[in-house]
Amino acid sequence: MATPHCTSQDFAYRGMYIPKDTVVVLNCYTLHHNEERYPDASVFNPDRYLGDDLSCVESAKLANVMERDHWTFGAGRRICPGLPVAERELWLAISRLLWSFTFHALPEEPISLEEYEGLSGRTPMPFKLNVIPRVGSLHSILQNQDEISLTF
Ligand code: HEM
Repeated sequence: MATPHCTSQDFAYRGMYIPKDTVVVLNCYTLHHNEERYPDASVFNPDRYLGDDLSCVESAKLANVMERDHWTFGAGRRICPGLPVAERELWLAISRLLWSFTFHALPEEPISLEEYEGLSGRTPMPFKLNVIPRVGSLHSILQNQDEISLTF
């Protein structure tokens, strides 16, 4: 779920009357489990974004909101203003982790995406991973890493 908001006046939306002081929440869970947009929505499948060349920031500006990549950062005029920073930070962190390590589930403790914790922002339940450096000299490579140059 996105962050709850409160209506400041009475209004009607698609024939539904919504009085002042009603709590309204963008239901990201339902949007992200719409099988028409995300077939096998519960399956972790990054390949579903192959061919989508827009950044998350660009996608959030699409006139047709149903063409957006996802709604993790909310929608409308209260959309997360930290989106451009968060998108870059996530890219840096995840790409560096994947460059540095391989990640393996433990056979005796399979990862479950069925259960989550948290209220508005939800995360999978804690799980264990076997994380293996891709090269033996990884520690010294990371220690000597210069500034990273970014092109967006
Ligand atoms: C993965 C990282 C992040 C996620 C998933 C995220 C998600 C969200 C969501 C869902 C909202 C509510 C949007 C809505 O109500 O429609 C929000 C609001 C907000 N976020 Fe983020 N956010 C992230 C990172 C950041 C960062 C890095 C900053 C600041 C540098 C930031 C600052 C804010 C602020 C100030 C709001 C309130 C905006 C308002 O109510 O007008 N967020 N964020």
